[in-house]
Amino acid sequence: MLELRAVTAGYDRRSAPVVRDATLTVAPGEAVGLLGPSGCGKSTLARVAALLHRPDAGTVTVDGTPVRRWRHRAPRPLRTSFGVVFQQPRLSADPRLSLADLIAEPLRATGRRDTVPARVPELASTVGLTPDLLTRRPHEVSDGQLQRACLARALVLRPRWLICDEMTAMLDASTTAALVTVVEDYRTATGAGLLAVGHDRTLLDRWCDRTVHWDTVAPSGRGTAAARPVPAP
Ligand SMILES: Nc1ncnc2c1ncn2[C@@H]1O[C@H](COP(=O)(O)OP(=O)(O)OP(=O)(O)O)[C@@H](O)[C@H]1O
Repeated sequence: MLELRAVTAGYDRRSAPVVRDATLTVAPGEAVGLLGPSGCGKSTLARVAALLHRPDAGTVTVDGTPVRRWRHRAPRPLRTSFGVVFQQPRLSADPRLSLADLIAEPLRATGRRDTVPARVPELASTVGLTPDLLTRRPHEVSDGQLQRACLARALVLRPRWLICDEMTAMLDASTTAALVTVVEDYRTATGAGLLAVGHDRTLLDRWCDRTVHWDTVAPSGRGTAAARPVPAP
């Protein structure tokens, strides 16, 4: 179980937090959609859930173990149990890497170089990238093709939890359907849990087991305007 309880998070302790008192759970194998207006703090909470952003208060628990370290300080097995896909692939892809190297990045970073020759073509095929695209760099492919590579990168370490932050927001309907199918096939095969952040209620309702609205996740404050500063520790 992935559990976020009373999470408060922001970017500057001197100003109001952007997320206040947010509570959200995702069970293994469950797909949860998170819906809310622009700027309310969904991406910030998604980053907390993916252990990429340390909250100012509250707890994150993964399979009963409270998370105490974040980002690169989190224990590797815990860190690599999360696969994350962001809204804008160009901001999350190193422009110097070919798509093949982009997909292989987590394997190399975790000492699994020997699996690269098998895993990269396998993942490329799963997400619908043809071999000719794998040698190109991000500026030589479309947004949809780059997002396919970013999804492959998120899956390459076989995560138990997937965090998709507006993964399809900038994609057309057919690419959206293709990427959602890849995620769902992966979840069916592995039992991974999913947190999908978005604006599109129709998509989230169709995709997820349940969709929660920001107002129910963080009822005591939405966005910086409604939030109070966190007291200094
Ligand atoms: N790195 C950052 N530094 C400072 N403030 C930030 C940072 N990232 C986001 N914010 C602010 O935090 C607030 C919440 O942003 P966040 O991206 O979490 O919202 P969101 O609900 O995901 O929005 P959207 O749906 O438009 O993507 C916004 O006011 C935003 O300006």
